[in-house]
Amino acid sequence: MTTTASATPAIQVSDLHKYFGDNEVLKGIDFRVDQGQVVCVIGPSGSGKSTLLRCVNRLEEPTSGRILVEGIDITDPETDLDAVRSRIGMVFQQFNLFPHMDVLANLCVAQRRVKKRSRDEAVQVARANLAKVGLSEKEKAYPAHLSGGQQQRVAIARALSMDPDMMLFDEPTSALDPELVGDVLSIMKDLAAEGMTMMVVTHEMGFAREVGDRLAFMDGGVIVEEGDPRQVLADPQHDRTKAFLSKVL
Ligand SMILES: Nc1ncnc2c1ncn2[C@@H]1O[C@H](COP(=O)(O)OP(=O)(O)OP(=O)(O)O)[C@@H](O)[C@H]1O
Repeated sequence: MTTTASATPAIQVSDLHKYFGDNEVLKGIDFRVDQGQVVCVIGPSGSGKSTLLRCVNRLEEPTSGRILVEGIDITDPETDLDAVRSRIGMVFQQFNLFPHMDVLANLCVAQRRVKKRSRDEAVQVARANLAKVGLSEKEKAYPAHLSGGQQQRVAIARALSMDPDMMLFDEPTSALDPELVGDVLSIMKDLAAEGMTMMVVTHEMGFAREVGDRLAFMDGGVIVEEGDPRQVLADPQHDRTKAFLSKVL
């Protein structure tokens, strides 16, 4: 976690609109994540949080607006999206591990295909990242034999094995039993302490308060309020933020 802003933001979103059919899900979003920052996004179900995050690595195509990732315009059709995506690690609510591969293979496959690493090199990187998430002894296990918390830790290790410049987390603990949430959050906290740039869609207000550099509250496809997480959570300025927080805190 750092408060130092770099000249080129990691992520810069300007006037972003996204429609699904007639449904305008993002209504002119301006949003920024500086290098080394942890920015948390909270808000009610259906407010557009996941869609915003998914637009940032172009899992969704914006309808209009501009998104720069490390200064590169990913809304420009000329941009090599794969090259930009390879700098972004993504962690989903449902882990998205390959069920027919063991843990080590899960961590190696994209390294081999995208990074063109040799098998030995990929295994070495995978093992270092498995150690980081405390799962070295599980390299031969299949996802179905791991707890949800362990699967999510493997998913984080897999993303880290691609040496990303930044990590996007889409409700990474929402599918976990409560007793497993802390393990995943503590790994995310360690990553933040190492200076990883992170955008985190979450319902974990404690994490946002403790680890976040900024907090954005979304409702109805707009960012209603944004600021220091401790300040927003303790003293929200907008009625919609107050109403939401009164239900979840
Ligand atoms: N692929 C899609 N096709 C059509 N509508 C979609 C699609 N993805 C999302 N939506 C709609 O967009 C709106 C915003 O969804 P989104 O998942 O971004 O919200 P969210 O704030 O992340 O909600 P949650 O906290 O429940 O995940 C919802 O009305 C949802 O139904």
